[in-house]
Amino acid sequence: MAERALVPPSESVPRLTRPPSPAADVGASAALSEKQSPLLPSQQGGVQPDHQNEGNPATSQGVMMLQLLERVIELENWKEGKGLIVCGAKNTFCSGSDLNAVKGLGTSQDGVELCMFMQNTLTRFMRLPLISVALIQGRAMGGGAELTTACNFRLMTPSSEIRFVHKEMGIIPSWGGTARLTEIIGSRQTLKVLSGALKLDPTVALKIGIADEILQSSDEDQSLQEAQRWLQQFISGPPEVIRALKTVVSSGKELALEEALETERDVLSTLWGGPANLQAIAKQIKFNK
Ligand SMILES: CCCC(=O)SCCNC(=O)CCNC(=O)[C@H](O)C(C)(C)COP(=O)(O)OP(=O)(O)OC[C@H]1O[C@@H](n2cnc3c(N)ncnc32)[C@H](O)[C@@H]1OP(=O)(O)O
Repeated sequence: MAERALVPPSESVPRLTRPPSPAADVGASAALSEKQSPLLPSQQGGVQPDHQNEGNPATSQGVMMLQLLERVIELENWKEGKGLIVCGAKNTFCSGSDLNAVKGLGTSQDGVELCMFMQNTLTRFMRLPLISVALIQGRAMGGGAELTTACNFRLMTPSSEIRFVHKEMGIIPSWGGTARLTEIIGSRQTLKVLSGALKLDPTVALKIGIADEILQSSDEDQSLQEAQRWLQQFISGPPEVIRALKTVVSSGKELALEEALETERDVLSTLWGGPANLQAIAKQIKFNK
């Protein structure tokens, strides 16, 4: 029982393996795109359900989840990308699972299938070689709160709130959210946040370390601009370098030390003596400016 609880079924989440040939991943990097690609999985309008499914909440939720997976696959194929911002619509980041759809998914098997699908999608998202930011405007509830933890960073507006409401629903965060939150804020804080179903306003969220920054504005457009400026400081530079950094940080987090070190060597070999490296050496950059 303990082992089953701690070790997810192997088919649910792909294992992170060392990239066989990292060079192939940065092939199209000359485009130097600094574009951020918003992903909009909000329950309240970010990803619109297919019109054929209107009136059937369970099917509409399934369509939205498939759309989320499709966006992740698009991002996996975005070879010159460096960063992205995930935001919602209509001033709600994401209010989680569709409560109407959940009524039609009442068996334990339904819950596990949903959980495996979302664990898989969000793990693939988390492993993208892109620096990701969750821009939390308004509320991030339930599965929406879990989604924020799949991003590298979380920015909140003054009026936003994160809440893992799962306990109140008689469940636990199981879209990978418990594992990721523990990694972000540690097990003691995670236990408090989940068992208290705490409302995390920006001040509390910053204090416990789930939020990285509180933005100035709660306005939808202005806070997006602030988030873009915030992200820019981490993604300026050649895509192959930024993507390589994200790749080695992911492997450092997920792999055993030997494998992580091997990944660092492999990834370095794609950069050392490459254009960005040679250019920097030629310029004789000084870092004490
Ligand atoms: C399996 C993973 C775990 C989960 O994700 S379980 C779901 C957890 N999420 C929730 O419990 C959120 C429940 N919703 C709320 O607390 C509030 O609606 C929320 C998000 C704070 C927004 O509050 P307000 O700004 O006052 O807006 P409101 O309540 O009037 O909502 C606007 C319309 O949206 C609907 N809505 C919001 N969240 C929903 C949801 N998760 N599933 C289904 N419908 C949802 C809400 O019913 C309302 O619809 P309508 O306009 O009355 O037709």
